[in-house]
Amino acid sequence: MKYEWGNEFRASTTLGVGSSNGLHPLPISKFPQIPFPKFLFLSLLQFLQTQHIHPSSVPAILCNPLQLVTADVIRSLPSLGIVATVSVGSDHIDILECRRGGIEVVTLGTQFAADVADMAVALLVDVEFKISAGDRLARKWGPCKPLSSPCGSKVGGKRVGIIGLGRIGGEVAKRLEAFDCIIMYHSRNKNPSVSYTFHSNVVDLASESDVLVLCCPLTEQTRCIVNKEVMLALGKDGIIVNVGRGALIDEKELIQCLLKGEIRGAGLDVFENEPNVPKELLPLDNVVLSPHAAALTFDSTLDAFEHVAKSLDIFFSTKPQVS
Ligand SMILES: O=CC(=O)O
Repeated sequence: MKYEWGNEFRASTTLGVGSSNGLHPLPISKFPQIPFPKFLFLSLLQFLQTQHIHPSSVPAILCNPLQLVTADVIRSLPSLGIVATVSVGSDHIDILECRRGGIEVVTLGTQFAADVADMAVALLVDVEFKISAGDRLARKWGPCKPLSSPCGSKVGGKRVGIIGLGRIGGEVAKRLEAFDCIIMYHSRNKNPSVSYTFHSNVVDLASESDVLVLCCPLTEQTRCIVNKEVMLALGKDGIIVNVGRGALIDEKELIQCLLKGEIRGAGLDVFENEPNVPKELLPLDNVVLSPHAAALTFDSTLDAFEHVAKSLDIFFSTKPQVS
């Protein structure tokens, strides 16, 4: 089956792969020029309604991390056989319910790891050098407007604690080694193939670190893995960078710690209730905000869609025809 990228595809990231006749994926033509889909914040079931598609004719869901594939959604689609997500994370999908129903779940592999790691480093450099804050100042600068530039801090030599030393965390470590940072990490298990110091306890990691970078998946075990105790252990000179999921941090406590100067700054690509960014963060110059964009480079997005398209091809080519 041929997949091209386009409006229908982006729409179908909400719809999932619906089909006009119940079997074939929507045609997908010319991906990327379109902005994020206008359907994005409709739920899958609402979207099906707006398109007059009967839930029983949906064999596959193609989604992104902002689209919740809950147990209710899964149970409402009796022909569902595969959920493919254009993301590394699968916390938006009820995996147990998929398992129960024998539904295949496809996530991305390494497609976004390098980009997400680049973004983590970019956020750290931005917070330390106050690039975004300086940009806002520079736009108002001029001979009659002497503005004092914000004074930045070095990245080099910082002690960086990485939470989650998987593919993304490993890439972050490699990059920050080149900045002469001292790398430490916390993971479910110690990784015998790296020489970075392992901390089995996140509070200990935070108390030894100048910067915490969150790269782990969101699970029941990692929800709020960075809580108030961890932030206080990181201390008033500490910086937090989050390229994982918003709910890895206790967001309310993060805001309080930033407002009270209990940590020095944050670079955030993800938020607890996307697309809502807490309004308290907006005026803060020591915080750099990014709209869950780490995994949205043009090149990797194409690779990612190729990857899910292949899985869908295999699914549709082996699926028995139903009428
Ligand atoms: O957030 C992005 C991803 O999980 O790939």
